[in-house]
Amino acid sequence: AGQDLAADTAALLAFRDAVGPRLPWASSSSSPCGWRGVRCDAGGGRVVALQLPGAKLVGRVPTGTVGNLTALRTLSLRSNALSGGIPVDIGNCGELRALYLQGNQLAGEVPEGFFSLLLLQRLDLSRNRITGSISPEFNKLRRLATLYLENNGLNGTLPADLDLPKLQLFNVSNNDQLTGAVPASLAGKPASAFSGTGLCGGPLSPCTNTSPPSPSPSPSPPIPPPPAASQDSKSSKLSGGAIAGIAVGAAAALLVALAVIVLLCFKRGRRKEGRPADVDEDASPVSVTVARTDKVEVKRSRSRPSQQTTTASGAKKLVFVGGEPDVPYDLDTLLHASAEVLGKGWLGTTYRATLEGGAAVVAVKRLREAPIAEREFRDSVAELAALRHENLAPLRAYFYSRDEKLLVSDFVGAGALSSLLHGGGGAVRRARLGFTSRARIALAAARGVAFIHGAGSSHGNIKSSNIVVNRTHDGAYVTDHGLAQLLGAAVPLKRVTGYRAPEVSDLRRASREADVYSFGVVLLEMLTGRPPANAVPGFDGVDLPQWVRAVVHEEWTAEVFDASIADEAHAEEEMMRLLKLAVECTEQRPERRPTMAEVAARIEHIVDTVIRNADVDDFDSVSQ
Ligand SMILES: Nc1ncnc2c1ncn2[C@@H]1O[C@H](COP(=O)(O)OP(=O)(O)OP(=O)(O)O)[C@@H](O)[C@H]1O
Repeated sequence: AGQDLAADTAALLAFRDAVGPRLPWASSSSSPCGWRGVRCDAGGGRVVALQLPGAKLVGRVPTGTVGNLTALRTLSLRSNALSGGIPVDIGNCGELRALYLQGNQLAGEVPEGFFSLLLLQRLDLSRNRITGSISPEFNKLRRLATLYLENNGLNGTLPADLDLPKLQLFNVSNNDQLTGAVPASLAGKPASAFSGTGLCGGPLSPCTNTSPPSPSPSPSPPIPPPPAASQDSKSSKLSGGAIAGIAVGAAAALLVALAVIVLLCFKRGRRKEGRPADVDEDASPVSVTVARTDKVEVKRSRSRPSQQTTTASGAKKLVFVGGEPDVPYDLDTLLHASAEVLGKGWLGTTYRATLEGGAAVVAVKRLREAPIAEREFRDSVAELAALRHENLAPLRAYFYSRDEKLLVSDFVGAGALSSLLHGGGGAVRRARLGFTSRARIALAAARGVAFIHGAGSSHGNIKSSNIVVNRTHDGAYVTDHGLAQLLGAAVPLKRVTGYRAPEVSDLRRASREADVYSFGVVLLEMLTGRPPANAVPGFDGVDLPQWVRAVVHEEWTAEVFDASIADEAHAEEEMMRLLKLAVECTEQRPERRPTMAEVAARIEHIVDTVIRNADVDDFDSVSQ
């Protein structure tokens, strides 16, 4: 074994000389087992893992380097600047279980030797410049569970008889020269796994030509349209530059009057003048009749915070909870405000409304129809409004009528966490959120939820679209707490997404433990950059807790991180800690999950450490 370790050491040093001149490996030390990124077996006899993500490796990996580390089980060189081909002698590493080379500039074809890696379970070659076709030899890799080949220059057809019995995660998207039919064994994979290719069939549109596709380059069929968003999901049609607005023409007719309020979409910032402004062509007009059967008070309410929801004449009015705002407004002002749709969820639709005269910018949530008595509604809202915390969006007012229920909160922050992570949030663009930002946002949200729990309530609907990130991307506000319980009966359970804890069968009774589970899913989402199942239209999502657990079990944990934080070497240890916490939060058994207070305390510790380490050079400071 001594001889083998010496050979491993020599191979590592040759590797360093070729591509990693900055690697802090001391050639003088007799054993490489303590070197950064190097792990040996228990007896210290052989090198079993080489993990150097984002380690500024540059250039071609020559043969006689990693190819000589014949006891390697894990090799991760992802997120570097490696170029040239995949070393042809990689096939010597017959013990390899996990191979991560994504995010480099590796070119050329997958070498033949690859197909002797019979124990390989995880293979990620995505985001390189790999060419050639996908060989039928892949069928030899019977244990392969992950095969990521997206964003390369692969061409030709997929082998029709491709059949990998263990395959769970697969992606060949954005290889625009791939043509032909999706093999039968992959027909159940999501369409997104094949987008940006010329493939057809399976989850894509059917192939028009049933004859075997010709290997010569042919014009690619158009990219299939993304799956249609369900009616209640956030529609991207409402986003882009299109701005919707609420405007109301209250028209009282005869006697006990019926007031008709029309909500129309119009361009953001465009001031209403006398009548609803012109409808922008790209903003779908929404015309909603509010409170047909209720009289609407359009004069400013002078009532102090009260439980009066009607005026002397019996008309409905806006009720402020916790005191009137500095510049008071009434329902009329609210409904005449220029507004844009922020999103549409299963609890209702939320608008951002800028009140005339700049009195305030508020978020107005039109709740979905739910059979709820006024008294119950009023009492619940008063309870929700009483919860004030710097990490909760403050609820200011409500409107209740039989047909229409509105909740008004201060408009806060720079956009939902979901939009910053995945895009698709209208004016809110996907943002570059580093790990420190993510950890701080998580901390703020955890504190908000812990506060709700401390007050004896639960949130009931924790997800990344209900966490609004502040403008400096280092804090957050939790929104929509308690609404799931308020409206839960009206929502079919199957509509609730991958955030729901397994034991929750009645949304009105979502427990604190269930909140912790949902929060854990949000943490996983922040760390992996992946939305959970059914959470974001256009993304298929995965069962995040299940996926991450499989990953942790197989000891390739570092590979789950979102590409945009994975390179932050100085924070890897803290990322691992946050991941571990997320996994604990998503325990199947509720009693095994930590409390929200503990979650907040542990994230606080992670944030402190990562901030302390951030000052130090991100590469040389990594502790092993
Ligand atoms: N007070 C607020 N300030 C700023 N943005 C807010 C506020 N309240 C909600 N939002 C944002 O408005 C968007 C739409 O919210 P909404 O709650 O209607 O939809 P959702 O969260 O997708 O679904 P659900 O109805 O299940 O909560 C969200 O992205 C949310 O971040």
